[in-house]
Amino acid sequence: MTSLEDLISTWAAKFRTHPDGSRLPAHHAACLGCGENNPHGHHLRVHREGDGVVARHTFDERHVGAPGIAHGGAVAAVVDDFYGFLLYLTDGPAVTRNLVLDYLAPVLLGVEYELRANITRTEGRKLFVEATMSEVATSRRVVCSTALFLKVDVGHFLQGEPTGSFGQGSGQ
Ligand SMILES: CCCCCCCCCCCCCCCC(=O)SCCNC(=O)CCNC(=O)[C@H](O)C(C)(C)COP(=O)(O)OP(=O)(O)OC[C@H]1O[C@@H](n2cnc3c(N)ncnc32)[C@H](O)[C@@H]1OP(=O)(O)O
Repeated sequence: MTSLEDLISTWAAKFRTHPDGSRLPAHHAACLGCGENNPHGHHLRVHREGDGVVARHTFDERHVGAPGIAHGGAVAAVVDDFYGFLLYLTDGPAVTRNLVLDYLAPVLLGVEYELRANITRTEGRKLFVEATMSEVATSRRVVCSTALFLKVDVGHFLQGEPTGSFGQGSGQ
């Protein structure tokens, strides 16, 4: 298993210039939102678009709340992780301090949605961000969100103990 220290150095290398249109790297291979090796994960694939990020995503039976409808917590997990890709357009890591979602309409299983997010302003350590999720076929907006991320130093990530499949794979 890769050590946490190795992972942190891998993460640090991801904070580089990412050309407009390029796919952004996963946070790590086991990440619930974007890790390729997490069987329970959402496997988000996120691209830079200008000063923002964009992704397409379809929820499935693993994320069911009411029949045929995605669980609100699963939707929040995707939005939260999606915001985590905006960090690659900044100079270093930050974590979610505050996350607000307006569920405008049910998010349906098996339906493709487009997510978009951008940074609205920065104040010292604070990154204020916003996101939307809309049905691809109809452009109908189903979620809008704001969040506050706070920049942290590497020590923040040394508070946890890596377990299980954490660290397997590159997460690139
Ligand atoms: C090189 C290594 C690379 C590693 C690269 C890793 C990649 C990274 C990706 C990981 C994957 C991403 C996935 C998605 C993102 C997650 O899911 S992150 C996980 C969920 N979030 C967490 O676990 C964070 C838990 N919370 C904490 O650890 C601490 O609260 C924090 C966030 C570190 C902040 O602690 P703190 O520094 O003590 O904060 P505090 O002094 O209370 O507040 C700081 C400022 O914010 C203000 N503030 C606080 N709350 C609010 C609010 N709600 N509204 C307005 N202002 C507020 C305060 O008033 C204060 O303002 P100032 O007085 O400074 O002006």
